[in-house]
Amino acid sequence: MGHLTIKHVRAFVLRGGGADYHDQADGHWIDDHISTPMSKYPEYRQSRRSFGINVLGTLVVEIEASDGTVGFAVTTGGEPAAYIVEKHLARFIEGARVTDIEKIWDQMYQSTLYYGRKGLVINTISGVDLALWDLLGKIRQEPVHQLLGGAVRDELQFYATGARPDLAQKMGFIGGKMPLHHGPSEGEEGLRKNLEALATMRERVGPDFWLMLDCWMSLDLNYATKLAIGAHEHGLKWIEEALSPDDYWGYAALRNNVPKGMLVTTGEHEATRWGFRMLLEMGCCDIIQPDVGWCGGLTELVKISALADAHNAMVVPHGSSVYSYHFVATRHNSPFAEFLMMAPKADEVVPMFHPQLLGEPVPVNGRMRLSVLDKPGFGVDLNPDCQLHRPYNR
Ligand SMILES: C[C@H](O)[C@H](O)[C@@H](O)[C@@H](O)C(=O)O
Ligand SMILES: [Mg+2]
Repeated sequence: MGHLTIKHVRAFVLRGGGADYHDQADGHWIDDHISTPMSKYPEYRQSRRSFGINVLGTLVVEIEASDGTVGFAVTTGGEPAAYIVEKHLARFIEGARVTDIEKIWDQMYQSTLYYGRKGLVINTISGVDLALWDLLGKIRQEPVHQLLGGAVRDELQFYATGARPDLAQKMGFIGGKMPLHHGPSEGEEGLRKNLEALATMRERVGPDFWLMLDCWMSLDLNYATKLAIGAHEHGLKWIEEALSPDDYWGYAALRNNVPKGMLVTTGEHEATRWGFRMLLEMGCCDIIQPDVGWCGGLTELVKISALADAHNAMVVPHGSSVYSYHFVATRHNSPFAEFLMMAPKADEVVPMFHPQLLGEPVPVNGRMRLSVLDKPGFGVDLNPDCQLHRPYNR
């Protein structure tokens, strides 16, 4: 098996939900007046799609071995990511052995250093890396969690992200993370509305259910501090991604400002072990939240997780479906996982990357037995009904 080589890598694009889960129709909770760095512009305040949160679409990476086995993965990246795969990264993948995952990663990263390092290029490298792990698992007929060294728990527990933590509580989730709706540009009135929404939800869920706020990079240090202080009486468990991903200094200050016992979390838009080293060594947060489809892939997330472990930090990956479930199952410092409620009213559990992954597992009563993940690779197949388009066919 070790001499099996990679014959083809192919990059496709898909639109409409899936890995680019912000790509939803009107009326979805995930695009309903959520506070963002663009909210200072009133014309871009109501809808994140209006400023292009869904402009990229989904990248599908397919990798075919010399024995015909195909591994694949999906992430956010669309056509520009497909270009990078076909025109640049393919040279490091085709002809390599299926076990050359570390070497391929290093060559992809070092060769794109002059224009990559974060964002789209690292999303693209992540997509290739996840497809390589899926391929190896399918060749070895092992689930990825076993390739990683095996599970440390036989059940995963999830908190739910969405507009309805009260419904998530009834569905068995361990907590509910709500999007923040108003940012600094809406002044004291907006701050009051944010706190009223939290107070109402606390009333509905009772005193013990975890409630968190996701601020999606939209605040400044003073506003985030005031929000945290005001939210403390409503038992806010953590304030998430309050500041720009580049404001390491602001996060370190916020962590000192928040009331004792409140957690500061961030990281979904951070990339590579070097980015997370900055967050950890500057004491920016209590929990890092890398997205395995955006931070460099599984090969990089394992390195990031070890770094976090040395800093006694938890790693709770940003929701990325099966790609994070197999990882979380194997890490003692990842005690729970995120599940993004992708039903438009956040009132039912649907697969996170729907409709792209056949066999995509979902939490049942907020939990997932490890046995559900005991299929080769990441245990999912590409939905053949999805209209794949290969923009840079070679
Ligand atoms: C709910 C948030 O605004 C984002 O849409 C969400 O994708 C992300 O921040 C998360 O943590 O799930
Ligand atoms: Mg978030």
